Amino acid sequence: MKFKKISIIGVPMDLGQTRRGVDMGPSAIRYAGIVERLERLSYEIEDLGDIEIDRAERSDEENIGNLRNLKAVAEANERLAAKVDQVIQSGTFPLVLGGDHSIAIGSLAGIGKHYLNLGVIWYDAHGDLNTAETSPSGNIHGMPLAVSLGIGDPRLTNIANYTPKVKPENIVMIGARSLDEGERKLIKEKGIQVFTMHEIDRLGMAKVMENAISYLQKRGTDGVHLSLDLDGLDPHDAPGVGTPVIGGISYRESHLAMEMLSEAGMITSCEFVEVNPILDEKNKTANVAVALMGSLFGEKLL
Ligand SMILES: NC(=[NH2+])NCCC[C@H](N)C(=O)O
Ligand SMILES: [Mn+2]
Ligand SMILES: [Mn+2]
Repeated sequence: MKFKKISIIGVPMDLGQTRRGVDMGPSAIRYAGIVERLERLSYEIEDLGDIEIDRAERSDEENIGNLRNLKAVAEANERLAAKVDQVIQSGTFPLVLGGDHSIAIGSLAGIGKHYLNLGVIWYDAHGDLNTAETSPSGNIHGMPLAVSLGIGDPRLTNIANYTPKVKPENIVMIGARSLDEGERKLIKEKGIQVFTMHEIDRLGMAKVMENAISYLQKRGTDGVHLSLDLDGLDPHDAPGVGTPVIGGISYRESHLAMEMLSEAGMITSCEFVEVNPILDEKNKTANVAVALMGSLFGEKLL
């Protein structure tokens, strides 16, 4: 890792979906010891606290078309984008803690303008490639990857005043096993590189990560953002998530993935999202998130 300093940004966002409690994700991850864990790896850690979420906006009038809480989600993401932008400008590594996955809109908006050819690894059971038209739920946490490609409502795609934030050919999805019809269509149309659970079963995680890493290297990326949704893991290992899908990536496979990304030295920003302490078992999912961050930032077994 070329960074010496990591800046932590909490985003207590729960308006991108309907399960209560995911707003407590940043607290749960801090309580699980993220600062101490990374300090042990001799990084300088700066905790910037939490982005403000406008709770008063939570009302039915805020559901614009099929976009739940659009205004509050857009505003919080503008604030997050500005904060992430600042962190990158100061030369430190942005580590964003969610909150539901709608916050990836703001993270990528803050990151995208700093790279000519940004790569994105989307570690998730889902595609998060819906639009208001294709979404079965109206939940914006199912849309951030589409939004970052410039597809969707302009109030979301134009956050930080530019679009798109990332090119489809620079995205690698890992762990997908629950894709909606419109998402499948978009993946094919845009030629997005996806390693579904089928490829993970068939090739093993080591080979999948080798392929994912060399794919992004061949694309000539000058930075890679890791967007890790804890529901990418199997619910047995990460039960504290709002939209669990059985048959996921194991704890061990996830560690291997993080270790391989660490060795590749390619990750330049990341977010860990969808930790919901209310749905969790004794903070297990937050602890898993912190353990994975340990591996991502260079912890070794020996
Ligand atoms: N970030 C997430 N957990 N997304 C789940 C999305 C589920 C479903 N595809 C939807 O659009 O509602
Ligand atoms: Mn998901
Ligand atoms: Mn997601």
